[in-house]
Amino acid sequence: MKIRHLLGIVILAAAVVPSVTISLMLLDRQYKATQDSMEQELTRVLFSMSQDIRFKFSIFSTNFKLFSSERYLIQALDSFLFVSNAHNSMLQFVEQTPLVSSLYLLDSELHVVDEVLGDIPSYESSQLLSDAKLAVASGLVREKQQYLIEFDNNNLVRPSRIKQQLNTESPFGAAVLMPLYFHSLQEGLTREPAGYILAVLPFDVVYKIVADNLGTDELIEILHDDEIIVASPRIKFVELEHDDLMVERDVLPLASDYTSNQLEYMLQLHVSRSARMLQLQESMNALTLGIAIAICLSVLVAFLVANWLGTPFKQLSEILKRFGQGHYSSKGEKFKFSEFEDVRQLLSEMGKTIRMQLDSLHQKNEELQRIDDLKGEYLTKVRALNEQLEARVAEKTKELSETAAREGRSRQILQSLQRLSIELQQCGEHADVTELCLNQLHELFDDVPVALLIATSRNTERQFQSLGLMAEDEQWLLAELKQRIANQRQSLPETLVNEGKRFYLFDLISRTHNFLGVLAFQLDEVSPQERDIVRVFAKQISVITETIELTSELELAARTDELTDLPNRKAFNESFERSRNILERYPNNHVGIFVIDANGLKRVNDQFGHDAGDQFIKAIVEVLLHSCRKTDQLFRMGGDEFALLVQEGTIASCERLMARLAEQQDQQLALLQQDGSSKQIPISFSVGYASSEEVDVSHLFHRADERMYEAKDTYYKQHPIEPDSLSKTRFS
Ligand SMILES: Nc1nc2c(ncn2[C@@H]2O[C@H](COP(=O)(O)OP(=O)(O)OP(=O)(O)O)[C@@H](O)[C@H]2O)c(=O)[nH]1
Repeated sequence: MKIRHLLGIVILAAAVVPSVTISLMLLDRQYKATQDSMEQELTRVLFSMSQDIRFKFSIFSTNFKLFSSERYLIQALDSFLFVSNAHNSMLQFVEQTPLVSSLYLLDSELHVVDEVLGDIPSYESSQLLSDAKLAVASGLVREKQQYLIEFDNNNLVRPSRIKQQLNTESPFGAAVLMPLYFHSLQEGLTREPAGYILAVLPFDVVYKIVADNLGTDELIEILHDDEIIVASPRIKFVELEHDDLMVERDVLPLASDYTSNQLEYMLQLHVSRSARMLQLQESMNALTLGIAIAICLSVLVAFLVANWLGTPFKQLSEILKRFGQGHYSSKGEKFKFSEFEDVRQLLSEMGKTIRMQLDSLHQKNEELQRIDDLKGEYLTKVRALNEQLEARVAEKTKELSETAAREGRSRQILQSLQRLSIELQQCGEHADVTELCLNQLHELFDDVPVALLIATSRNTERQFQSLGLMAEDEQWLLAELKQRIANQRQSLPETLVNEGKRFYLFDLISRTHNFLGVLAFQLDEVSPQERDIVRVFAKQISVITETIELTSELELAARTDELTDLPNRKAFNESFERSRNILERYPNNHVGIFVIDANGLKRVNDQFGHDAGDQFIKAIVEVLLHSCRKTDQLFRMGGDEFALLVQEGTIASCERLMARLAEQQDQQLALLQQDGSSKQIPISFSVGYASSEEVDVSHLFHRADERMYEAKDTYYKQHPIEPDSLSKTRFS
């Protein structure tokens, strides 16, 4: 907002607001005062009208009393000769009394004797006569007292002198009845009136008293019991046209000192408010015009003052604007206000200072620009150098990360190999080796499907396991390997392909160049490094497979008799221990032990040589194996002694085996003698057995051994040995 405009508004407000406020207050006060005075004036006017009527009625009443003493009236009642005189008097009274329209001279029966401006037939037939008779009969009409009777009869109030002027045509009127007496001497005594004088007062005439004084905007009504008796003729139209009438009421009693009763009416004055307020409106219009002129003048003055005051502001604003745009010169006309002039001079000083500073800044800026250009050149060089450095760093980083990756991979492989070799040491079975190797390789080569087949010379079952291979690929690979191993044992291809899937094969070869098995990877391609790693693993697996193989062979040899291939005493002890453990857990099971010793081995050795002795031992083994069941285990305990471990060896089953062995005794074995001839010798052996059903298991072998010796004794008793041969046999 501009300060000029603000100044204009302030000045305008300061000039207009008080004047408008004061004017409005004055108008309001004037309006209220006018309304109050109007109401007071109405009250006053109404009161004066009421007073006027009462005063005029009072004059009439006084005159009427005086007139009732007129002797012609009494005389006319007494003699018709005086009627004309009375008539003249009555006519004179009517003419002199404006309120009265007609007069009736009545006899004691209230019948008309004479009348002035009256209408006898109307009177005779009117309610007025009845009301008058009733009043007389009731004693309401008293001597020297006027009695007022209200009536409503159009004929009685017409023709009227005044009516023609008024055009009111009210049928209402008041009749004043006064008794007349013959002699005044009879005053004070009770006597009957000789007649009556009746004056008719039309309300039109009463209205006339006030109508002359009514203003053009004033209307009057006379009411009796809220019924309009007489009213201004215009009142009907006014009521229809205007709804802004002001109404003032006052009671109008019709009575005097000479009346015995009074009639009470209501005088109602109507005034048009708008007509009354017209003046006020005119003054208000004048005032409004005055205010409007004052406002216009105020606006003009405000504009001129604001312009006068605002011009320096505008000039100052322009100087400041130019100052803001960089034009620091503030030369020009001097300001009319000293404060503004001070500001202008201050700005001029500031402009000089700023110009000096700007010049200095400009110089510095040029220097800075030069430095900046140099800096730009250096920066370009530094950036190029930096880029070279970054490239070299990236190259080195890449090399380092590759080396680190390689080292990490090598470390991982080494750790894996180390772990594998440690864990492999603990493996006693090919199955363990296979599983361990597969897991290790699968982990090392990021979940590549891998399979391992171990096919040693002794392992006829062939150990095959895979990890991550699909079932159909696994089946295909196993079948393919089996077939190829069977056909060309040591020359497997490097890869096999099945439905687009490539399998890399790595042979497992022992140190003695025996084929031990195959390691297979499902891979699209194998790098030379990976190939080397796998070969190391394959070597590791080969070594451990070979070790397991050799160990198992050694273990077997330790438990096998070389001559007969039967398990030896060591194997017997282990098997018997196992049987003992089973018996401890299952007491209802039974085991039987047979101890068998060849008869006459020494003699065979002696007679036929050691090889024949071996033959003899093998023949006994054959006989024994032929007699026992597959579940029975035969052991060579040493020399010519054997043990037979019988599972489920109850006494009964042992006896049956014993019988079968007995049947096999003395089969003939042909042995070659030193002279080249052969000789049949009997294959004989002594047997003793014991069953856990009868003997405690700890004494089982001992018991069987005892029985074997018993049987041997029996045998030798039956087959005594020749002395020379005996000496050779028993005591050699
Ligand atoms: N040929 C041969 N002889 C053996 C073998 N083991 C032990 N001998 C010999 O067998 C002979 C066993 O002698 P003995 O214990 O008297 O056997 P025997 O002659 O059958 O007499 P009894 O056992 O008492 O019935 C010994 O001379 C042993 O040297 C072997 O593996 N082969």
